[in-house]
Parts: sequence; structure tokens; C-alpha cells
Amino acid sequence: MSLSSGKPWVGVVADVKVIPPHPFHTVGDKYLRALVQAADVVPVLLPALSDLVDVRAWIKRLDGVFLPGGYSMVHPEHYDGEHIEGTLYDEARDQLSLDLIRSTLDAGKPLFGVCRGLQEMNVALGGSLHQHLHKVGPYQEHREDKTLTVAEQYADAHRINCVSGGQLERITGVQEYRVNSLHTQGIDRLAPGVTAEAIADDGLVEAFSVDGATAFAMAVQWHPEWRVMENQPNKNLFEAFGAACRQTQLL
Ligand SMILES: N[C@@H](CCC(=O)NCCCC(=O)O)C(=O)O
Repeated sequence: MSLSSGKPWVGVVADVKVIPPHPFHTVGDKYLRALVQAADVVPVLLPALSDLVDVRAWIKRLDGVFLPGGYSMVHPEHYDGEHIEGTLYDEARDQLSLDLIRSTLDAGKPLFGVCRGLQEMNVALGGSLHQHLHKVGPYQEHREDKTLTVAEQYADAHRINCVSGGQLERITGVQEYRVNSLHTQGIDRLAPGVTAEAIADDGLVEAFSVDGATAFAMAVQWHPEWRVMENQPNKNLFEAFGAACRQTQLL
């Protein structure tokens, strides 16, 4: 049951950032606007306090969960990775996201992960990550060029190929399209129980869906929230997530 008789309420995982001298729980503006404008849902920020709260109680009050991108990396202790000196972590967000992913899927509610959110979903479900994609064999450069303007950094960077007959192809209505690319890490071992939905030309899995999920359960490595109203395939993604959250309200 939604918190309001109107639009679905969707939990959005927050990052913990220090704005000296205190830590704050924050979510990027562009994710919230995409959820309101393209998914037509009410975003509810979820603070990274899973040490204090029972996330299953939160899930009962929500109609869906959204995992936004973030500059920090998923701690390699959650998969078989090695700590690399100088890596920026957000272990409070890790804990909340990993708990939420499992609880949301168990509750059969919609789940949508973007960039860091895809990486969290892959790890939560038993997969692993390449920590420095640019140092690994076949992969092209997937990081943004921080010397460019923000608009240039979030511009389309490479093609993704939707898996034929997959959910992403059906939802977006296209077999391939160009997406932006702003990530250092990427999928190494795809988690068991998920299905690849899009592959970059260099072979990197750029999207997957969760097998057997009773509601929308999709993750993408790019940033579909960026200028979402100007990009039909990405707008279709958010609309499909919003529709799934409205369906959940009826249950
Ligand atoms: N830190 C991870 C994930 C990259 C990511 O989510 N970048 C977006 C940060 C800014 C924004 O929210 O748009 C990696 O580098 O692989």
C-alpha cells in the first residue's frame, strides 16, 4: 500500500558525503527529477542507516526502490576483490543497498539500478567487478573525461547492443543505441540468476535483468536519468519502472 493514495512512493538510496565537519545523506538532483518527470513517482530518500533500521520495514511502505549512481566504489570485501589503495568507498551505502536489493526482490517489488546501482545489484546477487576496467584486456575506456564540461561528460559515448528478444529491447523499443559512460568499474562475473540485457561493443555487460523477478528488476551501467525527457529509450525505461511501481500499489 503506498504512503499516499496517489502516486507510487519509491525509495532512493542515499550516499554518505562529508560536508565538513559533518556527514550528510545525499541523492543527485537529476535522479530525483527523472523519477518525478519520466517515471511519475514520488521519490523518498533512504538514508544509509541500515545499522539502525530494519530495511524490510521500509520496503513494506514503498512501491519500488531505485539505486542511483555514485562516485564511490562498492567495497571489494563484498566480492572476491582486493582493496586498492586510494579507492573512495561508502560502506554505509554499501550495507543499505545490499540489504535493500535482497529485501526488495524477496518482496517482489520493482527495483531499478543505475551505474553504481548496477554494480551493487551484481555484487548483492553473487557477482563480481573489475575495479579498473581501463587496465583490463579488451575493454575500451569507460570513464568520463573530467576536463570536459558536464554536458560533454554525459553525452553519448558508445553503443550498447540489446540482447535480442530481451526485456531491455522490448522496453526501449530499440535493438541498439548510444549511451553515456562514466564509470571506472564494471561487471567481471555476472551474478547467477540474472540475464544480460545489453552488451557494449567491447564485450562489457552494460545491463541485466533479474531472472524470475515478479516485478521490474533491471540494472543499467549508463546514466539514463541524464536529460531523460530528450531520450526516448531511456524515458521508456523510467516509464516502465514507474508503471511497475503503480502495479505494485494495486497489490
Ligand atoms: N563509482 C562507480 C560508479 C560510477 C557512477 O555511478 N558514476 C556516477 C557519479 C555521478 C552521478 O551520479 O552522475 C564507478 O566509477 O564505476
